Amino acid sequence: MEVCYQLPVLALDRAVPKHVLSRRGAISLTSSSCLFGGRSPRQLSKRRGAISYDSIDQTALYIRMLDVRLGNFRSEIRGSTSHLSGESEDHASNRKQRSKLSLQMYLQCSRSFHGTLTFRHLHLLDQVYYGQAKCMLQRVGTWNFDIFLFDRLTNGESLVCLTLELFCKYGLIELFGLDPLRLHSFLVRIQEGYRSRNPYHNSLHAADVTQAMYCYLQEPKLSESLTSWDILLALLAAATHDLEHPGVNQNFLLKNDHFLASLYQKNSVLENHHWKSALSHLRESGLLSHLHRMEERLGSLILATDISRQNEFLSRFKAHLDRKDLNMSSPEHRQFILQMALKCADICNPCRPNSLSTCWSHCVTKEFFQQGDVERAHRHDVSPLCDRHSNSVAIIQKSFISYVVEPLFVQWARFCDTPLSHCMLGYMNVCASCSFQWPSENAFKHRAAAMLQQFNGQA
Ligand SMILES: Nc1ncnc2c1ncn2[C@@H]1O[C@@H]2COP(=O)(O)O[C@H]2[C@H]1O
Repeated sequence: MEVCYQLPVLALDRAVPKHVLSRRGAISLTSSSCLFGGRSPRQLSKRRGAISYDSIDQTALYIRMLDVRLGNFRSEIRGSTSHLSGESEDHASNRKQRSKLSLQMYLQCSRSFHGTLTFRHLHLLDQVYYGQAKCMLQRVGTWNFDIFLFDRLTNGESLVCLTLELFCKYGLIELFGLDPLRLHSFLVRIQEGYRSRNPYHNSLHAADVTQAMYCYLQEPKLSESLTSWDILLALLAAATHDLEHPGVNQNFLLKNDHFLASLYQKNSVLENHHWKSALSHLRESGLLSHLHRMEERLGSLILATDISRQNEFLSRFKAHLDRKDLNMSSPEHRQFILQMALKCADICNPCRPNSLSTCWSHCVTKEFFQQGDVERAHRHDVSPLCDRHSNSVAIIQKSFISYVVEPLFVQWARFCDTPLSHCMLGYMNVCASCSFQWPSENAFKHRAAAMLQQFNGQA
């Protein structure tokens, strides 16, 4: 079967058959009992606040984060999903509306183009943008791929376009008998499950991680041994690894006794939430209902991105490399390498060319500082790295690279020993030394301690 797709600027809204989904308030229920393993939804679903979850395996049927932002983070909000996702009605409906517009219509509405171009010209512009986005996809496996530009060319649909492209490249649709419309619909839901107003943890970050993952899957050590099944899981995990991220860290949820913290027993709270959200979308879409045993493997990949477990993974990785005993024909070892690859993809932004890494460092700092502002406004202690009055992009980058990124990428280069793995270290060094105003040595030590506290203790 030949599968073609078009860059979905004109959103398809017909992918999920109407009879499959019914929505009650904030919860989506599937009418098909097979999605619940033959058990009735009523038996399984429990509701706590705005979250409904499977009482047996805590898998959310349809999870939406409460608004944990200023003024709302202790309150339960009921109502439409747009409220639950923390977006205002206006913002959510604009966003939905925008995703249905073609680029030409969007541009026509936009102020910057208003009155300067005729409809006919905009149509031409549309073609140019599609052409450029398609052209960029030919170089999707290159490390200097500019995901920010790709996102603009695809009108904010980078995660959907990129992931579809990769599924097609690997022939996963035919290999696993996937329904292309369900796949597209699933990816649109995933993309919309990321909060667009998070400066960093949004669908662009997910697209960036997915693109990085693809580059790592091309590394000979991986490409020569991974199965199509491994590749399918790796791409899915990359695309969903931060799904429904609230824009604050685990520390914040613990300090505020957020119910997600108790739901997941204070362990990898966010990562469990991302995983369970991904499962809920997968189950609702019915995309992989014919494939078994994928849920746990997907979970083990997503849970590995918990940065507070970095040392655990790194020592295991080092031990394998010292003993030279990694055997890529073993499914366990392949899974472990995929975990390491996803961890690298997740924090690879300082290893990108400088023009890209600088953008990422500003995005992540903005998110940290927004959290700090909320904490300050509520007279809570401001979390490490989140105080805009005593931190800067430079301070945060220097600490992050020294204590988190470098140790991981040095070992990754030891394992891969390829031009890409060494080139990433080169870019990382440029990022660490360029254009920032570096703090004094004392200030640096102070911040480094805060960094370690955040990434190791999650106090
Ligand atoms: N450029 C960066 N500077 C500082 N911290 C970062 C950067 N990129 C990623 N991180 C942190 O690394 C963490 C990886 O896991 P999270 O996505 O939960 O949250 C991420 C951020 O807290």
